[in-house]
Amino acid sequence: MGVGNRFKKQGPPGPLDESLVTRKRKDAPAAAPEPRGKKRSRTEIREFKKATKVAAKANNPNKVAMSEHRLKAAKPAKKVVPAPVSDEDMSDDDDLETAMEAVNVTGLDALGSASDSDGLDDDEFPDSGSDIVDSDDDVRKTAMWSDDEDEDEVKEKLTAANIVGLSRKLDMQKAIEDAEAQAELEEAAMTTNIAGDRPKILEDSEDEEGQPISKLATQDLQLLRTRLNDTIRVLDDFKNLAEEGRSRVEYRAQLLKDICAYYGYSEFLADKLLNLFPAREAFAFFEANETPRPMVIRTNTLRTHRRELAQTLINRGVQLEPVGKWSKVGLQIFESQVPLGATPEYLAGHYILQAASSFLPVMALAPQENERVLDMAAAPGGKTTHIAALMKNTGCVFANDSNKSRAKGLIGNIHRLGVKNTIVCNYSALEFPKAVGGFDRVLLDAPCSGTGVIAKDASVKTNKTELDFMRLPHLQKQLILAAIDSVDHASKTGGYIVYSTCSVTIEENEQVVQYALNKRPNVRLVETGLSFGKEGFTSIMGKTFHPSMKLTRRYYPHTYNVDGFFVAKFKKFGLTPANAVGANGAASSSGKAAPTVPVQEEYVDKRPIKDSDEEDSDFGGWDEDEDEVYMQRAERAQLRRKGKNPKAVPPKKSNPAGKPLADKVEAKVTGNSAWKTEKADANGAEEAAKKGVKASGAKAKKVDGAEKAPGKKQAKASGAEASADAKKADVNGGAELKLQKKKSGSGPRKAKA
Ligand SMILES: C[S@@+](CC[C@H](N)C(=O)[O-])C[C@H]1O[C@@H](n2cnc3c(N)ncnc32)[C@H](O)[C@@H]1O
Repeated sequence: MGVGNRFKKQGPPGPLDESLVTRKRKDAPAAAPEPRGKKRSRTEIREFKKATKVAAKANNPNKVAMSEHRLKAAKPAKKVVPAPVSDEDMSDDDDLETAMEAVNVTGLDALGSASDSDGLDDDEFPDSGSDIVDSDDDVRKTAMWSDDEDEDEVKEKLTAANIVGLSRKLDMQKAIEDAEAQAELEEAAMTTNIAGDRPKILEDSEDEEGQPISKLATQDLQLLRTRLNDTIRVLDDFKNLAEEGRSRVEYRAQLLKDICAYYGYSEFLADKLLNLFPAREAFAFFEANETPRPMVIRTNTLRTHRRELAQTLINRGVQLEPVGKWSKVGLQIFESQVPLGATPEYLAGHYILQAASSFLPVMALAPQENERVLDMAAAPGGKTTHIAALMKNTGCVFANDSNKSRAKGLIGNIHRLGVKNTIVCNYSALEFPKAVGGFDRVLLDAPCSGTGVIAKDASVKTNKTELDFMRLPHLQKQLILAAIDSVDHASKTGGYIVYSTCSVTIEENEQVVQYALNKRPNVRLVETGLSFGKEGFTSIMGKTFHPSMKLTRRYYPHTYNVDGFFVAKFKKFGLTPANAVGANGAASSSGKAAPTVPVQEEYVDKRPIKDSDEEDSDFGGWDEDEDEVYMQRAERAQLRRKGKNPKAVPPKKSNPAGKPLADKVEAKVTGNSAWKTEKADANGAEEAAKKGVKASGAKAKKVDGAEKAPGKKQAKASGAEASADAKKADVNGGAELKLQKKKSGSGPRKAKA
């Protein structure tokens, strides 16, 4: 684990799109190769000295020699773009910084997309209709350069300055890290065995299960690591390296114990994770969990463009580059002189801090403009806001989370990022599609054990028990059926469900997907459309899954330098059979009776698993007395607006005590003037259903996602404003959703759509 690890490259393909850079500079003179005997820059010398010092500290002459050798051998930066900037110019950190400061990202070809049309695409250039972004690109570009400068020339120089400087720095860091790693390996090999010998790993004593255990003190981390290496070497070449009479099982048992001791996992979890990979790969996985993933931000294309954002941040002293060709909105951060969660751009919602792997489920979902999309477990909203951005704030997103306090954070992000097409709900997702259904697409980013994000949360190493791996998959299975049932199979543009977790276990991924395939014959797996990722397992540890499971995608920290993740995409092509497991309210979004298709019955406990922190909070709840005051105030305000004196008009009779408030709080989704406003009254549920708002037995609980504004009873849901005096509902591109207040025991008030 080293400082440099923070700066490791982000996933495939490589972040710098050299082809783009070279293509863009096709008019530039051919670059001369870097001279062989090139004088080392001050930075390089400094880095070399650092490496030498580190090695010397470890009192290891080999390491010093290794570092020197590695540095000599270090090739000129692979990504370095020969540029009209001299070595001298870029030979110092100060110079690099100056260049970074000077850089204008409008000219940073590398920050463009891979598209042929000037590296730009819709993603990067939102509609000119956006209220904040000045989409006149030409105007923007010209404004950035002084009139007397040749724009191309300046672009050229500054582009090169940024890239060369960054690349050089990265390559130096990599060279040093490689040198250290290699020296460490060699040191380890020297300490124990000469390569090729049969290492003595297993001892004769046995543990309570009859497995041989070594007497090696587990506190001796260096020796433990050496033995880990040796055991893996033996397992790789068992025939030649195993001791006589020893079985693979014995070596594996030793490996498991050493992994637990070295990395601090419970034996239960280490065993589960070890089973996923061959021994050497498992070692790489455990090792990768010890280092943080690169910091990544996602450009909010509702507010800005990636190139513009990059330039602003570079000007603030942030070193960054595009996350990779696979994303047009991600920026990987290498170093920052400012806290990225507090820049003016952050506060203005130009970006969100988001792990690269979290882009993937949304990319797989591929929401389209004007669709109705459900994000079933949405808080804190990284994916919801991405969905809204891809939809360019059109259509309607229902962002649901069962955890009230987390849902508040979701509302905060939605507001900050300028999302205006989203309604926040606070249900258990198991209540869908009864609450609302008939969606074009549904994302289920399921609650999970987090075995893919151990680098972020090391407590996962020890706090997950067997019970968790029964409870979580149980919940995930129920949720995935609810997700499928909430989709309109007849959707003209969609009919898709994406299931994702930030876990790598089979129980939470392939087994859940297989369960869905078994219980819902009306869905099949389809390509995720993601350009990288390992195939899901079709068989592992004696379990076999449907061959189409290979269409699902797995992501690991050690393979792509992203958080561990799983993504599966389903297409729904028919109605859910009425007698299918948990098919309550699932039959049809169009109100037609579902054909009876026999499906194997299985008892599914539909009782929601309670979140421990799900105590009643004021999230979206109603307080009738308080409401009454606000309602009256709103009425007075309305009268004043009409030019009437509120005092001259007799006050309306307030609701008799005990009677449920008949007032209808209506949620108006603002920001999309194109939406029709059509009224759906109390009897209009059926009509609303026809319009796409699923109303069958709808018990829409706080579909408003209402947020109480202090001093004003105003329900807001991401640009959706439910105001008591507005008395209008305009939800779902045409269907008006009236939320009728109704008492429901001690729980939050429910509303009927
Ligand atoms: C992996 S997180 C979601 C992250 C979110 N999609 C994002 O990108 O920011 C899982 C979420 O599921 C929520 N959750 C847990 N059980 C749920 C349930 N039964 N219904 C709805 N949400 C649930 C948790 O509160 C948590 O916020």
